[in-house]
Amino acid sequence: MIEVHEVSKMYGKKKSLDRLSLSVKKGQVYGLLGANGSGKSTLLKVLATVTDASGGNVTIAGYDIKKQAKPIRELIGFVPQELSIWEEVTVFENVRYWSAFSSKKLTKSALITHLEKIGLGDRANDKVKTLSGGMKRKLNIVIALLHDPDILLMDEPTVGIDFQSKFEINQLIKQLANEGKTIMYTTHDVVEVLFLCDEIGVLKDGQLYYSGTLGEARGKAGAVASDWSDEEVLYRLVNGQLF
Ligand SMILES: Nc1ncnc2c1ncn2[C@@H]1O[C@H](COP(=O)(O)OP(=O)(O)OP(=O)(O)O)[C@@H](O)[C@H]1O
Repeated sequence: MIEVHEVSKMYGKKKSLDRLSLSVKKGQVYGLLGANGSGKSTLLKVLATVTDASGGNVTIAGYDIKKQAKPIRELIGFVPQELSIWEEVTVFENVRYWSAFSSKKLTKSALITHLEKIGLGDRANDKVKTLSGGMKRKLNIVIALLHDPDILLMDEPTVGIDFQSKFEINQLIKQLANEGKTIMYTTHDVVEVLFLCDEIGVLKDGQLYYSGTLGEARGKAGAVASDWSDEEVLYRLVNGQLF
């Protein structure tokens, strides 16, 4: 579903992605991991067509990102790390505003149904500034789901929120995966990786350090890793010190 081939991204002289290649299969939940500054957000922004790569090729569902950005945008929902919501207007006005960009026209009741699914139905008429941090994250996610995309790109969708909201968001991600959506998301949360991801990709200095399952990573590390907890394998993997 997502094919990244030798993609590089320069910001001035800084190489944020360095000839990175990876692929994500249809229906997979793919966790994108790596230390701060390793290039995760940059990759998601390239895939979401928010920024152009400096080199390499990307295809999404067979569409070439350089020539066919429009059909790609219809297929993907992007949840950016920064909240893309307006504090001074209501929850409903936020979803109505964002839904206007979609080719799928949604009625008022369809928009309310979207809010209800994520537990925000009873807050539809409240200003966003009155919501908790977890509720704002949920609103940021629901905006990406309005056009019913096949692919979700989520940049730290659960960062900095309470345990309950995190659990509810993770349940939603699981449900979306069960519906057959392909999901690529970044996180720094070990439990999420173990609970949600079919496969993980680890970036190190803009390159792919590892791609596969956690079990395969443990096997690749050899006998020395057999006593390590999943958390320790993951810690070494994310720090680029497992192999
Ligand atoms: N707009 C920009 N201009 C200049 N440099 C940038 C820009 N965006 C990202 N970078 C640099 O590119 C590198 C990769 O950043 P990126 O945000 O992709 O990392 P990340 O893995 O998502 O980090 P984090 O886990 O902290 O979110 C960093 O060195 C960062 O400083």
